[in-house]
Amino acid sequence: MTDLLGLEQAQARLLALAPLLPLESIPTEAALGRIIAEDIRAARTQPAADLSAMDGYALTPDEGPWTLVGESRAGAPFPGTLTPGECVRISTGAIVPQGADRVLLQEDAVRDESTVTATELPPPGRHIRLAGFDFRSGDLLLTRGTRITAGRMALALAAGHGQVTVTRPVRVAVMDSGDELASDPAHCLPHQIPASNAAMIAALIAPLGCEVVRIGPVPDDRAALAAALAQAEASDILITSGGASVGDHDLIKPALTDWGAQIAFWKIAIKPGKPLLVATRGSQVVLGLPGNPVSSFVTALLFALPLIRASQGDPDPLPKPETLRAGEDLPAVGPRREFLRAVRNGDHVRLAGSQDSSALSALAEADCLIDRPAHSPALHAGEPVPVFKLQNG
Ligand SMILES: Nc1nc2c(c(=O)[nH]1)N[C@H]1C(S)=C(S)[C@@H](COP(=O)(O)OP(=O)(O)OC[C@H]3O[C@@H](n4cnc5c(N)ncnc54)[C@H](O)[C@@H]3O)O[C@H]1N2
Ligand code: MOO
Repeated sequence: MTDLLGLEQAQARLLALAPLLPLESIPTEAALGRIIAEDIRAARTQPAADLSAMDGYALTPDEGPWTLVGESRAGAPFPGTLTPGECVRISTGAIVPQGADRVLLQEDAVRDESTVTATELPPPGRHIRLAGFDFRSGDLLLTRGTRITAGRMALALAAGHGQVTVTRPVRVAVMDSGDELASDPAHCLPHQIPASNAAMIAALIAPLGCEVVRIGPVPDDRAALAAALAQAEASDILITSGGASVGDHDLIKPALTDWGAQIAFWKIAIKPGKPLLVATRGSQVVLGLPGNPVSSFVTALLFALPLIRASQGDPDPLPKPETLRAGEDLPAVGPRREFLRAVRNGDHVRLAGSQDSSALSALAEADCLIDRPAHSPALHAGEPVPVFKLQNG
């Protein structure tokens, strides 16, 4: 087992192959989940002027009373300059007129026709958002490689950017293969199993916003696999599941070679997920995931998602573990690093059902994976363990 690649080595080798995608300019409003390919600097200052943070009265720096001389509304500023002893009605978001230096909260004001007095005198600057306090023109707001969230979308728009430059969507083909796979789960004979891996992988990668093409299920047959692979011609990344092991009918490796792909590496020292296969065909990257559904899931999480993130320009694409405490004793680990399906409860994690790599019931229950290093001894309940959250799970 020592000759098999370890997780980090395998991830590094895979990520080094991540395809470089062309850039495109798209409306900022359509950029949710996309990764920006250029730094975004403010093209304007926000707020562009001193604005009121409250509804009330903009006051000159006196003790009052003040004479009401007009109104400043959001979108319709007071045009003049206040002279001592004057005030204007002001609404939240409206420009504070020249001559005013504070805002009296409406609740603290007594108004008698055009005279305003304060029950509580506001200090200078009260309830005023100064021009540029959020950002100033030229400020660096979002760095290249940042994923657009709802808040970042709003920031880019507020900073004057109606368009952003991003990598074009990653085209991912997801294919499952195996003679035993039934495409209709409602019509599955005893020698069959419903095909569930490709749907699961497509669901795992969906939040990353790639263009997904589903292929298969494809029978274990070189000609059928060749025809299926032809459907992946235009993809940047091909993810296969099944047929990656050593059986007589595990044909993914030879089929990929027939297709013109070069095998980069095969088999890694993790459990589940040993028969992971990585190949390239020109700039295309092929990720051959093992067929056991939990093996497919775990390797998708540890390899497929990081590969897609890296292709999108994410500079930090790998999942990050957090440290929790074992909720029960955990057994010693063999030569392959193990990723145990587990359920989090506060800062403790307990194992979810069967740890067999075909057990979907345990996978469905799990919300995290406990990371157990190869050759580690048994561990007692309460000891710290690294855990990967199933953020897309
Ligand atoms: N002699 C050896 N046998 C096996 C080894 C080994 O090293 N030596 N490795 C085992 C490990 S570890 C794994 S993981 C599996 C993976 O093998 P394959 O990638 O070739 O997967 P298949 O044989 O095609 O399928 C395994 C299992 O998963 C089911 N499956 C496959 N595809 C789907 C799908 N799309 N949806 C649902 N279920 C699927 C399939 O029916 C099998 O039950 O190999 C071990 N064997
Ligand atoms: O790697 Mo296999 O995934 O142990 O079942």
